[in-house]
Amino acid sequence: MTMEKTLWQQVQLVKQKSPLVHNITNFVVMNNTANALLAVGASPVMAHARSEIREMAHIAHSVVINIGTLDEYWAESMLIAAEAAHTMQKPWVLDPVGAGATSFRDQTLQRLLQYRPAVIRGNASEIIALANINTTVTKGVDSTAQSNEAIDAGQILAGRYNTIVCISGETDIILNSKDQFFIRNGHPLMTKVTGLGCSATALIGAFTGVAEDKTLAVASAMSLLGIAGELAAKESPGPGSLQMLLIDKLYNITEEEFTAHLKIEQK
Ligand SMILES: Nc1ncnc2c1ncn2[C@@H]1O[C@H](COP(=O)(O)OP(=O)(O)O)[C@@H](O)[C@H]1O
Ligand SMILES: Cc1ncsc1CCOP(=O)(O)O
Ligand SMILES: [Mg+2]
Repeated sequence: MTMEKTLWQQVQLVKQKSPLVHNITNFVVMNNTANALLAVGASPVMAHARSEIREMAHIAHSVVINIGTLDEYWAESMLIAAEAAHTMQKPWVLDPVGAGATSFRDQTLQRLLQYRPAVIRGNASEIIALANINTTVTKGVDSTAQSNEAIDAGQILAGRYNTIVCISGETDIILNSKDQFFIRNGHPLMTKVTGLGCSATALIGAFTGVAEDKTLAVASAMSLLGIAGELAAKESPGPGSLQMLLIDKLYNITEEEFTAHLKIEQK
């Protein structure tokens, strides 16, 4: 089967199975990540109260943990969720928003990583910071590096935590200890809409919640977001319209559009 067909099948699988994705995410992006999940056919729930985390993780297909607006209460909630997912052998996805910016973020990330996420998705600065804690200068939540500059860091993380790493940017790079995928879709205007990295992580949660091959699931989620962003950007005079049209395109993209625009290379 062609790569296009394989990845499109995963898009269809998410629609068929409508996985419940349990998100502990940040205040900035809760609404647009929930809408991105609904648009691809998944079912989002945002829940961070300590009293309900284990039960919610229990019924979910996957758990997404995003430290964007971290605080002391939420950090403990995230640790409970990661531990629960790990114990239940359920895929959980880590978005290390702002890694390297503060020691609170870095220390919390180190504690979370002991529960072995199935996937880590961050921009290049975050992936570099996560691999070499305390040595990198970072700029809040936006990247100051290109994704290919973070490949070594990604390999370190993949080996150290036996996980899949997705480095987003102009080229999205997905790697595990054996394979590397390079996806050259997307549009620069996507960096002017907040929460698209977080949406990428949430979509990865949905796709890994239903797919057998988790690396292909990540490749499929990132291809879908990149192509939808690219097509939506063509119709968008600015970031406001892009945010809206991207959700529409995630919802109504056709197999023909997906296949014609996919730019993926495997190494
Ligand atoms: N320069 C770019 N050109 C094309 N697509 C991009 C570019 N930068 C980011 N993207 C896309 O935007 C989405 C969010 O990635 P990114 O901006 O790296 O995440 P974050 O918001 O966490 O920093 C991804 O789908 C990525 O492919
Ligand atoms: C601006 C901001 N501040 C804390 S979380 C957040 C959103 C980051 O979203 P993304 O990394 O997807 O752009
Ligand atoms: Mg981000």
